[in-house]
Amino acid sequence: MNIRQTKISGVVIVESAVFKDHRGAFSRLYCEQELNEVIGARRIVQINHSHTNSKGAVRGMHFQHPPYAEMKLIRCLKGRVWDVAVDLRADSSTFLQWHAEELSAANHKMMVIPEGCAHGFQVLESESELLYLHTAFYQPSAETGIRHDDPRLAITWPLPVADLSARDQKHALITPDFSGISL
Ligand SMILES: Cc1cn([C@H]2C[C@H](O)[C@@H](COP(=O)(O)OP(=O)(O)O[C@H]3O[C@H](C)C(=O)[C@H](O)[C@H]3O)O2)c(=O)[nH]c1=O
Repeated sequence: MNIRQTKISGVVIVESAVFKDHRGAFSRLYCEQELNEVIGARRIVQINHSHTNSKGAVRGMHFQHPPYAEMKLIRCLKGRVWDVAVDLRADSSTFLQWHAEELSAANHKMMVIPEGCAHGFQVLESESELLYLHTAFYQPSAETGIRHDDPRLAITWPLPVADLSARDQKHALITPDFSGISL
């Protein structure tokens, strides 16, 4: 598994070797040993799966506040998505910056999003499916979100945005005095 850094510390792209033959393809999705430099002493405690129907749909931008802050490892199992991480860490040199990566069933890439970053994605092909590996349990009281279209972030979305949940439509805009998340 090849680990590629991004401009945001802790946001990395894991590229897995894909073994293809006449039957199809095989690739490793997760390996505690190969990802030790990324995962450290964290444990995967919850694995989620989403299926999104419509091209252009956006889910996010979500994160959990400490002490339930989590690392997420995101892999596309079907279709293609524009996966986005936003740095909300108070002490980060890339505070409020974002990184996006195209994840697809075909490219086998996984995006790792560390604690203190928000996560969201846009579906680039209908009927896309994502797998999420989490290092903290879902804690509704600690989970919140920021707007996918917050002008302070200016996230680029490849397609016209569609199909937002009622909750994702109502996230608050980042205020000028927002100093970030302290982990
Ligand atoms: C995360 C989670 C959610 N839920 C329930 C809560 C809602 O009733 C329902 C859907 O949750 P939500 O609308 O928050 O799901 P998405 O908007 O698809 O959020 C997902 O996509 C964005 C991009 C993410 O980063 C989140 O981690 C991921 O949950 O599942 C659970 O029961 N357990 C869970 O672990």
